Amino acid sequence: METQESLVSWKRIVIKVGSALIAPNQNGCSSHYLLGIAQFVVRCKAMGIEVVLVSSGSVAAGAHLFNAQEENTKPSIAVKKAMAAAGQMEMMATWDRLFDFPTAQILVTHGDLRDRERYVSIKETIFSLLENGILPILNENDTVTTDKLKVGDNDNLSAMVAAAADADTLIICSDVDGLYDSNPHENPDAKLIASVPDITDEIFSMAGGATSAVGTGGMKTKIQAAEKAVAHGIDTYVVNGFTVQTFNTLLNGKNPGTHFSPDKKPMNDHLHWMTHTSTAQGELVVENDFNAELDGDSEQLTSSEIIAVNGDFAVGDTILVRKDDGTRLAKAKSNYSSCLLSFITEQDDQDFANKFQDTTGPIISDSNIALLEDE
Ligand SMILES: Nc1ncnc2c1ncn2[C@@H]1O[C@H](COP(=O)(O)OP(=O)(O)O)[C@@H](O)[C@H]1O
Ligand SMILES: N[C@@H](CCC(=O)OP(=O)(O)O)C(=O)O
Repeated sequence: METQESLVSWKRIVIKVGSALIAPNQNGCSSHYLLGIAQFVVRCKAMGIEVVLVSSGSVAAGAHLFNAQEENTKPSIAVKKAMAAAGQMEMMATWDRLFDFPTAQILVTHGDLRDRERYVSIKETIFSLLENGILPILNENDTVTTDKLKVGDNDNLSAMVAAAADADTLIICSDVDGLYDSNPHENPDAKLIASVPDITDEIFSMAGGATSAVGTGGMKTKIQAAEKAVAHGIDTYVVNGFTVQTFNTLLNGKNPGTHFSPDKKPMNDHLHWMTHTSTAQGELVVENDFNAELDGDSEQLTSSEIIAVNGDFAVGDTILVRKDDGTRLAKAKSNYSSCLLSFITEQDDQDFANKFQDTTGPIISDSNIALLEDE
């Protein structure tokens, strides 16, 4: 492919496409809006920019295959999963037809992303596809998810993917021009917010849920996604995917919607994963006057300082370290199972507990801790 001159400095971008763009008429997957997005992908690639797609819409694309009764009433979870399974095929076939280079499907759950080994495997697959000129297209694996396993919305998923792919830019294509100071579908006087330098509570308070028949999460999950992405140093845009003008503006180096500025001091990949992708499987509760330095000295944490071990976690799981009063101190990888930690913290003989720890090693390690003191 001939390389074209670029007005943007992007090296690798993630484009998230919302359900309303995939199945605008709720009559199967339509290429109507996807064509403009595909042309944008092609132009980016021609400029030497690597692209990863996160495509919603499997449920919306598959809904028409179910009988009218299912379509008009709120479908059960089992039927929604079946819609996703069928719609995913239609959606991927549509995307694939729009490109003259190969595409690849990656279906993930939060259960995959929060497991470090599987996360690294997903990351390696994305890089390998990009190196070979293949377009990775991701979605949540809706058919196998449960409440415990799912991310639940593709905005947050796209931010996790952008971090995994080490992207510099995340573009969330939706059915509105960007973030407004209130939902524009409910308030005709709502004003577009062009730039968000900091994601504050006030910004969150502007965002409501989805109002369309097919969207999940609305603007709320887009702000959550932006919060995750900017913490990784990723420029984030929420834009209107209905119009090709959006993509021309972006390629001219301008902002057609809402731009969220990346943090000036982004987290490194591992800390970001622990803070924004991994979920704590349990917690260690320490005294309120606990004042040991967890930063750089976390390996000194002893069982005598732990007053409770909550939850059921295994060696290698992420845990939350918090004070008794609820103050969240850190997320960390536990080198002990909850069972073993409970056993040593319950020992009256402190010498035994200390000796045990001397032989078994630190409870948490400096290389696997993310401090939460700024939250
Ligand atoms: N402050 C806001 N600004 C813009 N849109 C908002 C706001 N609050 C709620 N929304 C809703 O968020 C919707 C976009 O999210 P969603 O329906 O989940 O779409 P998508 O499928 O693109 O993820 C808008 O159509 C709108 O109804
Ligand atoms: N994984 C779901 C999409 C969930 C979702 O977040 O939808 P959307 O709000 O349209 O981005 C699907 O493929 O239908």
